[in-house]
Amino acid sequence: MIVLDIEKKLKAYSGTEVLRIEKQFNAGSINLITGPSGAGKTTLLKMIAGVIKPDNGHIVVNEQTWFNAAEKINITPQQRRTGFVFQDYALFPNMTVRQHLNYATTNNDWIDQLLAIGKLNAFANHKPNHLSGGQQQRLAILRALAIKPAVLLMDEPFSALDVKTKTELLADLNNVFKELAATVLIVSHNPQELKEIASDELIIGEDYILPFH
Ligand SMILES: Nc1ncnc2c1ncn2[C@@H]1O[C@H](COP(=O)(O)OP(=O)(O)OP(=O)(O)O)[C@@H](O)[C@H]1O
Repeated sequence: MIVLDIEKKLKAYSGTEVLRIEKQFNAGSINLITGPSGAGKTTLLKMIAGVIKPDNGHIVVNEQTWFNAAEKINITPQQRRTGFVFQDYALFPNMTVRQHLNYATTNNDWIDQLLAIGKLNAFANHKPNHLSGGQQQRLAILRALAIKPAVLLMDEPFSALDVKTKTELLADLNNVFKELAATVLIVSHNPQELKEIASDELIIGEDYILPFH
């Protein structure tokens, strides 16, 4: 289970605002994160991953405190071991598809399983600049899964995929998520596509943004 009770000052277009989120996600659940552009969806994922520090509150994951402002606890991103799919993929230009996965795991059977899910077997020795946008995005997803994370954070992970590819991939991913018993948070501007697999939704709307005094 992920227990969030956090506050973060955001430097927004209209001045400084405070993002305040109090929410729990069940262990092993798949959850949608929605809300308008600039609401703080990416910032929320990064606070859970440990790359952005909240100003106040706490984050507790599977009964382990990852962050507690009052107790000055803030464990590192490496200790949190979340899987993260970045909006811009953040691939390594000099690594092939297989090297990306090999960097995260030495389990070759798992790598082959992932390549099959992402339909990237034939591209295992290609570097990112020889992949299409959709293939790059699938690689970003596979890399995040390679460490078999307990918490998977995905920022607009299907934006470059056509409907057929997305539907097939989602069915496979749903099985992998269950197999790993991962708690999954997916930011999406197109929540309809995930309605069938998601069990909960956090809408970061006006209720979550407070004026800063
Ligand atoms: N490290 C940070 N500290 C404070 N504010 C930040 C930080 N990073 C981003 N912001 C600000 O927080 C606001 C929310 O940004 P964020 O990227 O989280 O929005 P989003 O909901 O993911 O938007 P989009 O749907 O467009 O991707 C923006 O105004 C941004 O400038």
